[in-house]
Amino acid sequence: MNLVSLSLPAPAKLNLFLHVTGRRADGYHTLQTLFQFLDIADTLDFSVREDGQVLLCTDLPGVSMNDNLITRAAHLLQQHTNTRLGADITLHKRLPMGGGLGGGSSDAATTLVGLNHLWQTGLSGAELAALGLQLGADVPVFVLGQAAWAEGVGEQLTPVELDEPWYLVLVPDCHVSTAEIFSDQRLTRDTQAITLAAFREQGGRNDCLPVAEERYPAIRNALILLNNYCEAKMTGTGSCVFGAFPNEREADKVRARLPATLQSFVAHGCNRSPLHQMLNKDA
Ligand SMILES: C[C@](O)(CO)[C@H](O)COP(=O)(O)OP(=O)(O)OC[C@H]1O[C@@H](n2ccc(N)nc2=O)[C@H](O)[C@@H]1O
Ligand SMILES: Nc1ncnc2c1ncn2[C@@H]1O[C@H](COP(=O)(O)OP(=O)(O)OP(=O)(O)O)[C@@H](O)[C@H]1O
Repeated sequence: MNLVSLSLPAPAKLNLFLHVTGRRADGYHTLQTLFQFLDIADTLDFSVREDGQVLLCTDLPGVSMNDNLITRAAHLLQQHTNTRLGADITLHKRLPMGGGLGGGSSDAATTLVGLNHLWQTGLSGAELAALGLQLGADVPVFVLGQAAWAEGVGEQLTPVELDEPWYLVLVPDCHVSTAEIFSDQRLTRDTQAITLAAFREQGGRNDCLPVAEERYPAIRNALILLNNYCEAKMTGTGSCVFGAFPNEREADKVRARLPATLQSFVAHGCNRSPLHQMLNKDA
């Protein structure tokens, strides 16, 4: 029997480090980063429509329907496969926007993977990742669904197995635009490329952090606060700041000491994306 509806997670990611190694002629930056997923996610509900329309039934403040990465992903897949099918899509947004957790990119990836399933359009993971890259540099890793070492603009992915700690994530009260950080004059763009082995030995840093904390005092304050308890890092171009703990209890203990006015959450790091965990369970 053909499936007519599906409910799927669109999880968050963390960049465990982020080196900016250069800038391409088209203005995009070349990076080295390590992606790991979190078990916190938006949820997307999909129902097939026979009339070919794509309707996003949820309004996202500040994002028009046509700009929403979910609608754009659905239209891209339709155009690429010439399917006559459409979909009603409902988004349950949980991930903070402009937080460096990749929520928009993850929504786009879940749309590509979910509709490819429902519409039976039969694209491979590699084909979906290539389509996703047209929507954003972070989309391919969410399509792949495996923690990965990334190069290029984030699309050259090598799957890796990492420790899976619990993370305490602080959500500073500011919305960071990725383009704004990458276009800042002060961003250093010449970090020497390293190997995964070198990262495992010496660690890495986030080259976007000095610019982000200069522009947003709320990020600096969150880093100072979390550094009292663990090594605090920033994901992507910010704003979220995170630290790793060996278990949920330790992370919760620190969270309980934070000011109540600061938004935060505890989540488990996972090498397999919750999206792929769910799809494989149902397979
Ligand atoms: C910083 C990261 O989150 C690390 O994972 C990603 O590289 C950002 O990926 P993303 O949010 O999917 O970004 P995109 O939507 O592709 O790009 C937003 C804007 O950021 C800048 N940008 C982004 C990625 C990149 N490697 N170099 C860039 O210069 C470009 O000006 C681009 O117009
Ligand atoms: N479905 C969506 N969910 C969130 N943001 C969306 C979506 N569609 C479009 N956007 C736009 O994308 C911008 C970035 O949102 P997102 O939540 O992905 O930020 P982010 O976590 O900082 O991403 P990244 O780490 O990939 O830069 C939003 O400010 C919004 O304008």
